[in-house]
Amino acid sequence: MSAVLELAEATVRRGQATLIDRITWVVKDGERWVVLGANGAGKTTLLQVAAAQLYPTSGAVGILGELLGTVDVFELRPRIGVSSAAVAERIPRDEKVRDLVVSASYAVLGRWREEYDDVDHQRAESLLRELGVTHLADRVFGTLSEGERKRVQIARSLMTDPELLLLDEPAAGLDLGGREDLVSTLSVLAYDPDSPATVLVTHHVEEIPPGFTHVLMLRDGAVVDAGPIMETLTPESLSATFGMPLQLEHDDGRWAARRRRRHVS
Ligand SMILES: Nc1ncnc2c1ncn2[C@@H]1O[C@H](COP(=O)(O)OP(=O)(O)OP(=O)(O)O)[C@@H](O)[C@H]1O
Repeated sequence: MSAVLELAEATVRRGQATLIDRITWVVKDGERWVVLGANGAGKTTLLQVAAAQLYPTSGAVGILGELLGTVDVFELRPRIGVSSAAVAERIPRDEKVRDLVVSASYAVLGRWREEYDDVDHQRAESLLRELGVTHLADRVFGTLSEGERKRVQIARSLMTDPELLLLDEPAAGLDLGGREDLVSTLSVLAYDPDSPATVLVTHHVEEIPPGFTHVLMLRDGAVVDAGPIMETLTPESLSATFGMPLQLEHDDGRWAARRRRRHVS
């Protein structure tokens, strides 16, 4: 398996603040990673580095075999699918869902064209179907619910057939049913051997889709633990990540956590 993403002692500083601190991390082809951490732990910063949107202040970052800083990021970025709140904010509210998905490959290049080939349209249709939103194809993005927007965004991020897929809090803002539906869809993607190497950022273990293979746990910009999920995600590592005593359950591929109850004598 070759490395899709490789960080060596990567650090990002802004003034006095250290956003991520000497992170060493390797994501290989076929792996599905969860990045877990509290608010402010550095998850979004890490994802921006992985997306070739942010350069480390020190350390080295390799993405898809290219060393960040020595490669034209405008050639690299179309090979990376990104779904995040920051990307969603840039989507025009009056854009039709079908057009939004089909135009993705040109949008990441900062280009636009009026006509697309049949094969582009067929791919967009098939992704909308895979994400369960075919019925929304003729709606405009601005009128969709939060859950519908998340699905359309993921379809769009897959349109370029990326080699690395980055999902920043895909279930944020969804109700319970919406979260469960999305977790199921992401689980299908995770188990699909044709899916790209994937990194999913979340605050909640309940949002980890079955099929995710690895976890990286962050606290104050530094790695608490990282590795295969079944060995690494434990009550101890989770408690260290969130700075409180937590108990953790794993049942039928899903995770659940809550504060450990105090013993009353
Ligand atoms: N430009 C900046 N200057 C100083 N500090 C910053 C800057 N940008 C981000 N930070 C801080 O860096 C830390 C990490 O931010 P980041 O957005 O990566 O965390 P996060 O884990 O994604 O948080 P959340 O879960 O709340 O989205 C936070 O404490 C944030 O306030």
